[in-house]
Amino acid sequence: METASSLPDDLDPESPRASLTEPPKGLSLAQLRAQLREAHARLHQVQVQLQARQEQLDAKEQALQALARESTAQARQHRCAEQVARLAQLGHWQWDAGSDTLAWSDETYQCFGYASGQIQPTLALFLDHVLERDRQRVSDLLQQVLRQADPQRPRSVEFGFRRADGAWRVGRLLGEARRDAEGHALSISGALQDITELRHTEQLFHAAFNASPMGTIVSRLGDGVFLDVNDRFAASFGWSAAQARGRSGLDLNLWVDTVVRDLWREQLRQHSMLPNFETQWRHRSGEVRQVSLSAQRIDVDSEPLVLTFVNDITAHKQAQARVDFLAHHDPLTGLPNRVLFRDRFELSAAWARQLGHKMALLNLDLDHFKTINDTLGHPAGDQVLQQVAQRLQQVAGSTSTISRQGGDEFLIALGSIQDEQRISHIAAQVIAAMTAPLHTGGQELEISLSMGIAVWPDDGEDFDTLLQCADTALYQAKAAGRDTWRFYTPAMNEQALEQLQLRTLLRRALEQRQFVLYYQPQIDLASGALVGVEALVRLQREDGAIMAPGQFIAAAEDSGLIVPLGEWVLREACAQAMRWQQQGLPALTVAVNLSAVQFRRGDLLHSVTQALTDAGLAPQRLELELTESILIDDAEQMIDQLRRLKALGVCLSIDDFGTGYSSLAYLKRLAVDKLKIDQSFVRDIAGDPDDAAIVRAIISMARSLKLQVIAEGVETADAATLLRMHQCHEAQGWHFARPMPAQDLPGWLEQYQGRRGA
Ligand SMILES: Nc1nc2c(ncn2[C@@H]2O[C@@H]3COP(=O)(O)O[C@H]4[C@@H](O)[C@H](n5cnc6c(=O)[nH]c(N)nc65)O[C@@H]4COP(=O)(O)O[C@H]3[C@H]2O)c(=O)[nH]1
Repeated sequence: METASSLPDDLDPESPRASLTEPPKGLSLAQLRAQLREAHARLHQVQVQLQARQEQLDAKEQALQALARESTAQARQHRCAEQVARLAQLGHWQWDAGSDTLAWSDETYQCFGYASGQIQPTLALFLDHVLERDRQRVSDLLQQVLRQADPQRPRSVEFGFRRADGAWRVGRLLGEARRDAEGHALSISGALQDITELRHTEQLFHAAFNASPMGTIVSRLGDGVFLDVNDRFAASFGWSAAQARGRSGLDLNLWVDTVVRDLWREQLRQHSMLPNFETQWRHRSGEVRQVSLSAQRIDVDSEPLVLTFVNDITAHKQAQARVDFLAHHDPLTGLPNRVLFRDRFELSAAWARQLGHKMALLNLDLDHFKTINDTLGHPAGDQVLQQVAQRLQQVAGSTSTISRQGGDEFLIALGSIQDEQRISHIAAQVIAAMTAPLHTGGQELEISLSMGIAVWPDDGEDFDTLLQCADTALYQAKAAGRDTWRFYTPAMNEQALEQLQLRTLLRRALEQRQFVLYYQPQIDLASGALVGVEALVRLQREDGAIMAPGQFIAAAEDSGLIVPLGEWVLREACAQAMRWQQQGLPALTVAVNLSAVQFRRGDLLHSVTQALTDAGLAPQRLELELTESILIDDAEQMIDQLRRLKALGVCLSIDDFGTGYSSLAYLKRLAVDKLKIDQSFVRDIAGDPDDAAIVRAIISMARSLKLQVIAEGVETADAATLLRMHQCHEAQGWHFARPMPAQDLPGWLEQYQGRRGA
């Protein structure tokens, strides 16, 4: 039964009034009212209870939602951390002190080469993987972390370890302890990273850095402070790495010009790469070096750094300067060479044109320089050239450009000539400057030079023409006896042209075998017998005209053509002597003229030997006629050649004796066999008592030296008689016979012998 104090069980809490529509029977109104009041009160209580329960439910709901939100965020964070750990290959590990258990993250497993969860990690297993040499250090680190009171300071150690697959790696371990209120470690957790690649890259960088053949610097762009320098830098600039680190190029006083440094740094700020920036740096000792900087900006940890390669190009620059110098100067004397001289000349000419002035080009050539070179050797020759260059500079250096063209040729350009007398004045000074003897290799040398002068613009407007004119004038100065100068004249040009034509003619004549030999008999005065012939060269022109040697020998000597021509004469003369011998003519000596040029430029010994061998002629049948000038050249080498020739067995005679200065000492030294009295004394011997006296003196001197003596240019019977009376051995001249072609000799001999017999 229901009591008024209790509500019906089916009372609908949502709609209590509806549940009470039927009033219970047998109740007074008051009771009913009381019951209703009570019901209301209970209802109210239920409502309060319900509301309270609702509030409780709401609070729970909110807490649950917050919890859910929190765990979602945590899950996200965890996922994020996992992703970061995976990307960074950063393993996590945790050791719990209470249970002494170790937990690894997936990355830690991977790091050691295991699949996640493949093994149960323990500290012993972990240490087992560590390289033995590093094991103690890792162990120490863990101990330190355990004891370390400062939790803010995680500890780390780098160590080598072996992966499950046996590969050796480098790892970095970090650890941090969690402690209870008393400071006892509850657990250690930390990170593990495989830094093998990083270390590898670092090692490579350091190896490259230190092995770089160039000084290499890592510096901060901001303040220019050096973070590191390699050994090469230290070697090049005298600052050790320890001294350079932490200091800037400015602190080290490297930059010779700090403005250039500012410029370089400014450019580096604008460009990430700055190759081959050439400047000057100072060595610690103060010595200035030329350097080429190649810089590259590198941004590490967002701090702009600069990697600079320093190439010491001092030697290269010096070599380049030397090359530039050599391209424009003569290395022996340091004077401008032809290229630079021409440039300067043209510049001066442009200037002179503006001012209406003249210029002069002086072409200089040392006299007999070849003899100096041949006798004293090239080093002495070089010293002579250097001293000559110095003298030229002293005399004309301040007002002119001097150049060595090569060999013993020098050029002087005189600018701004207003008075042509000045040219002669300087020319005279230059000649005079050579009069004082030079000293080389302990020897005193007399030298002289010849000079040709051309005036601009009178003789030529351009450099080449002017040089040609000066060359022609030089040739004339030499022809005039050397040690002098000549101004160019148009007439000289004609002569020069003739010379050129003559040289061409000679060259062609040699090629086309237009040279012929004439032979002039030589008579033994005592017996009147033919004892020899002198071979005299002629040029038979295409039109049949015969050119005498006087017209071309000098040109052949100047051009050097005398060497091949002389060889031909030797061969032909020997061959002809042999032919006559074979024809049954009496044994004859054939005399051949030799030029000094043949001694200097040719290989005479070889030519003579070859000519004798080819012809099969006995050396005693060949006589070599030397001019006194050959002896005056006084070269040891010349004397040596003569000795060797003499040793072959050939006869040596001195031609034109009496006109030169050959000393008796030489005659003895050279073991000459014969003297040939010059025809200038012989021709008038019958009419001129002086000539007769000279001839007598030469004959008696020759006889007392036991030399043979022959007179040339014997034109008359009287002369022949006188010579015979003075006991001259032999004679040659028109009185006996003129020079004749080889084929005429047998006929002449027949007639001559007939005349003698008659
Ligand atoms: N007035 C006059 N003259 C006479 C008389 N007897 C000979 N002569 C000339 O005198 C010259 C003698 O020759 P040389 O003194 O060696 O002088 C030679 C010699 O120095 C040179 N020569 C000739 N042939 C050669 C050669 O093959 N080689 C070299 N290097 N020089 C040569 O040319 C020079 C001139 O030769 P050529 O014109 O042939 O002139 C020859 C000859 O023709 C005479 O009675 N009266």
